Amino acid sequence: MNLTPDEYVNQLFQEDELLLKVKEAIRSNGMPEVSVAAAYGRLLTFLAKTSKAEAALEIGVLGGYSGICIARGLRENGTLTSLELKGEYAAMARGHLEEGGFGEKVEYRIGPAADSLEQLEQEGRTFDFFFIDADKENYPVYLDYAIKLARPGAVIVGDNCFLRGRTLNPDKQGPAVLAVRRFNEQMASDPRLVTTMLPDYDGLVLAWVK
Ligand SMILES: C[S@@+](CC[C@H](N)C(=O)[O-])C[C@H]1O[C@@H](n2cnc3c(N)ncnc32)[C@H](O)[C@@H]1O
Repeated sequence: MNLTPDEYVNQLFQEDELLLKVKEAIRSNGMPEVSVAAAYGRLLTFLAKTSKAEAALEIGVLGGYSGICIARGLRENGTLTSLELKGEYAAMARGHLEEGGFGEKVEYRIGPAADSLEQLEQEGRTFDFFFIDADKENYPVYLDYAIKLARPGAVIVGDNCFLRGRTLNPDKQGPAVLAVRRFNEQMASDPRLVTTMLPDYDGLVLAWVK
């Protein structure tokens, strides 16, 4: 019987022990099992590596899966700033990132990400890599901040741009769907960005800031 493309890819590139441990910790603690898809996690590492990212920002941390993937691609002196609403999730992620040897590289800011982004702007912080993966209603807000805080040549990645098909269904008009459609449209048309969208899994949108 044929493997699905997803099965084939996951067989070729198996998740290592640490990433499997993150998923198991999420499961056993009853947290939502919504870490980035394994292939997109590898893509985060790939993009951080090839863009030579040195100051990454992640919005939405959960158990640390995407944080590990990004940290693995950072330059030698690179740092990751991770924004998360829930202190207990950030604490779990911190443990996993420490286990991966990235403890010194990561700063966590707990609370609503929009507040942390405002704070980062006030502090004059800038970044060259963004991963947007938190509450969907605020995606347009997160994109505005990402563009404001971006260094020229920065990469912006947004996950779940299909919302399990809801974005594609014109009958769906809830606040998260409307916000993600706005986010996707801005990503696609903003003249400051060069953008593409990957249709696998739950959709991933990638932009390069001019
Ligand atoms: C999809 S999960 C993140 C998964 C993570 N990026 C990964 O792939 O490993 C979304 C996360 O966003 C967090 N979150 C939800 N609303 C938020 C907000 N307003 N500000 C910051 N984080 C938020 C949730 O607590 C959850 O941990």
